[in-house]
Amino acid sequence: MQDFTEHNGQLFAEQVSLTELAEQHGTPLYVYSRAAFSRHYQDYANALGDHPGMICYAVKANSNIAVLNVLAQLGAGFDIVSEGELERVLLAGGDPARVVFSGVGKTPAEMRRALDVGVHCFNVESEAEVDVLAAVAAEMGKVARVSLRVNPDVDANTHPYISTGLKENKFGIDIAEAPRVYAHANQLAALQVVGIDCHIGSQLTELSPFVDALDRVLQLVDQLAEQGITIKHLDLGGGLGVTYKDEQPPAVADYMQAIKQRLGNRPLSLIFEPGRSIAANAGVLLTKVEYLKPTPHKNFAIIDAAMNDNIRPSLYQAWQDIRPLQRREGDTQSWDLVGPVCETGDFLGKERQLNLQTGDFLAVMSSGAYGFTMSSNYNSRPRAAEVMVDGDQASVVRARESLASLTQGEVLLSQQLKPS
Ligand SMILES: Cc1ncc(COP(=O)(O)O)c(C=O)c1O
Ligand SMILES: N[C@@H](CCCC[NH3+])C(=O)O
Repeated sequence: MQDFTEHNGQLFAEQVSLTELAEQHGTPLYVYSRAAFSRHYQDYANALGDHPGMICYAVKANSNIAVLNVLAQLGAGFDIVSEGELERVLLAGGDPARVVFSGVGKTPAEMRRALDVGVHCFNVESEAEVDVLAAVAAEMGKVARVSLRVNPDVDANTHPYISTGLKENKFGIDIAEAPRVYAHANQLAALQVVGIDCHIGSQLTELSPFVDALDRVLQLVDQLAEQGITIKHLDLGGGLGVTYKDEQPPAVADYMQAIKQRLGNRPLSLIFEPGRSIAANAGVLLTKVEYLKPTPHKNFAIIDAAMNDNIRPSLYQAWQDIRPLQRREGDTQSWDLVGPVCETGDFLGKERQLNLQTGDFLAVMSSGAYGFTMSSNYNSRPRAAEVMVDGDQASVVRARESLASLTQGEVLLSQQLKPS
């Protein structure tokens, strides 16, 4: 977390005081570090080195256009799961030829747009999708490059909601079925089989599930070769974990090294789809203490950020560090940090030792991934603003939503029902 550091008891994003940002732009406020995004991407690019392949940042982790633009300028590719994400990548100056299109439910309209702009590859997740994509491509007179996303039935040892590579998960094609589906895809003129895709889950903190999955994928590569189908690339998905508290995920270089080593002499290029490991520790969420509410059972600090701003604690019992922007001397107490939303599950942290006063600013650390992108307007709350810091400069990269924008497009039905 070297980009969000404390000097004289004050928290900074690079060289900018977070208290000043909170005062200037209001809270809740997402703050990103350009240096952190760049360094985390560069770690992957350097680890891949001159091995042929691409680092396709998973847009779902943080899809702010300025963030995508920083990565596009560094030469990143992108992993998208919707037409909306594709449009963001294009607006950010991303190269469509470096885009892979994942997701279990691509619509024909989304396929058409992706074929129009010329994405690198579709990661196809079911046999039914193989046929729909072939029909769409044929209708357009195009050939779609495809990988099949295989489900290797490997336990990623992560939270059940973010585990994706088990038989009971909706993702991918059972690896035992894959040879048959590949044979089918391979004889369709509108498809060109180019790769195998595999993503087993998110926030993995061990190498072994990645390696186990890769071993199964490599067996499939060899089996397909016997069937006369040549695989050019492996897309090994994302999933490398980060440190939120005391987790010790493998370093990117070690992870990549372990993978390269297992390829043997197979001439396979490599695609990776990291999201969290690039974005999480490149952002924080700033919030203000609105009310202190000590009770005989618990002390509640009611803050102005809520589950609609960051749903991870409510949804996955995720733990993110919460730190004061300005440290104060004196005794700490245990506080539950809860938002204003009318849900018991609306909390950002529980039982945190802090010395708090009303009006204090706090930072929810490690909020750069799956923070803003999973935020909502629940309780008709406008979504937070986003700011990007670059050295001693800070720019608003998304304005706070206005109350007016929350009702735009809605229709007052009673007017239509009025008797004339
Ligand atoms: C297909 C796919 N690729 C990439 C990612 C990014 O994963 P992570 O943010 O864990 O790196 C995900 C999310 O888990 C995903 O579903
Ligand atoms: N949203 C999840 C990760 C989901 C990964 C998407 N496949 C999280 O915050 O941990």
